[in-house]
Amino acid sequence: MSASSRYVGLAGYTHDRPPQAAVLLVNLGTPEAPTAAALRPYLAEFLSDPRVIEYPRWLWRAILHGVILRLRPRRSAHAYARIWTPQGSPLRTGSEALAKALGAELAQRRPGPLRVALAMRYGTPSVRETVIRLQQEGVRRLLVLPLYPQYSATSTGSALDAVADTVKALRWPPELRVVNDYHDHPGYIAALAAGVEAHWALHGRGERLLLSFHGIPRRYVRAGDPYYCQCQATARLLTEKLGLPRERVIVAFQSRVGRERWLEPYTDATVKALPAQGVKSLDVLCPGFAVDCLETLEEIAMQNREEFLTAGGERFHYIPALNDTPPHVRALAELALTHMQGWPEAAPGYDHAAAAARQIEAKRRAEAAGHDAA
Ligand SMILES: C=CC1=C(C)c2cc3[nH]c(cc4nc(cc5[nH]c(cc1n2)c(C)c5CCC(=O)O)C(CCC(=O)O)=C4C)c(C)c3C=C
Ligand SMILES: [Fe+2]
Ligand SMILES: [Fe+2]
Repeated sequence: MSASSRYVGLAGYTHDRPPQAAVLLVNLGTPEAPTAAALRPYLAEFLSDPRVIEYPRWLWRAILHGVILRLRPRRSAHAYARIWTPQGSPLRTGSEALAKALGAELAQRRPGPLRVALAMRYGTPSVRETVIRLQQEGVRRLLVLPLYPQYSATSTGSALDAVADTVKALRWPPELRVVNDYHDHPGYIAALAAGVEAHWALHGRGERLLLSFHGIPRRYVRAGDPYYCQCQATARLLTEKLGLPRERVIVAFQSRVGRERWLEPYTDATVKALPAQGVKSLDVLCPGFAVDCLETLEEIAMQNREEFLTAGGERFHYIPALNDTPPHVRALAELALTHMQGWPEAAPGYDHAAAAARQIEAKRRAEAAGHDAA
């Protein structure tokens, strides 16, 4: 049987594999190396995404290729070089560790039929290659879980675009479900609180807790993006969970790119202004980043730290992202299982061996009847 050129499909595979469900974690993606040569294709893909940059296409193409891709790769490569490890980019290794830990957690709760895969929105492994591989391995039900607790069209929306584009190319797409956001999930809030409390137990408390979220242009929020509200809700729930008075907690937005107004207050300006207001000791948490990356390790823990100390601050502590810590893994497992309710593979007590045996029997009968794989 020859494959169609238009749609991706695999003849006969449903007979050969026991049915499976999978959780597809999607993170942003990261360059292959901390070099300008590796940054250029990464930034070109990222910044050509119409979900990320909502400008007229012709105008943006001119700015992107005329200015940004000439200057930014070298600057960004320098920043990446400061956080790169022998194993590679922290975003990649952290996301892989999280996927592995979630796989182990789900395997313990539902032995057999649940798998976890990781894809990147930009760069590799792409959403497309990962979904096709899962399908080839027998996955018929797919839960898409973008690693962005707060929904934004620029992050979550774009990850869903990549899934939709992939599904469009499949002859027989898997059954799909999607986690839109988990900004108020009790397990996520509890995991954040546990991380802060563990940090305090080791290092003591700062005078303020700064919650820094990745920024987006204000224009997008005005147009209906719920991101700002979800960040504020996460901050409020975390503040309550920690039992902190509101005045102790500051919400700010980091990583602005370009000249237009983004969500305010800006993290860097806030950090620089605090010492003059009498705040000399600061804890910073970035609740919107599931794993540590350039934006937390370099921008916050290096750049903003230096800025705070230069401005007269005395103690600056960055509290790590949730990464593959057990409370985070448990929260994501609960989130995933809630979203997979009704799928037989996710039901407690599902008998994977029996399902596989049924599959083999179906294949035997199909072959005996002479209608296997046409
Ligand atoms: C220019 C527009 C950008 C928007 C809008 C934006 C939103 C956004 N980003 C994240 C998460 C991450 N962004 C990261 C890096 C990064 N972000 C932008 C630009 C926008 N992001 C750029 C150009 C870069 C690359 C680095 C640089 O050149 O500065 C990362 C880290 C990636 C890594 O490799 O470590 C993450 C994570 C979210 C959640 C978001 C909207 C809510
Ligand atoms: Fe970003
Ligand atoms: Fe940045």
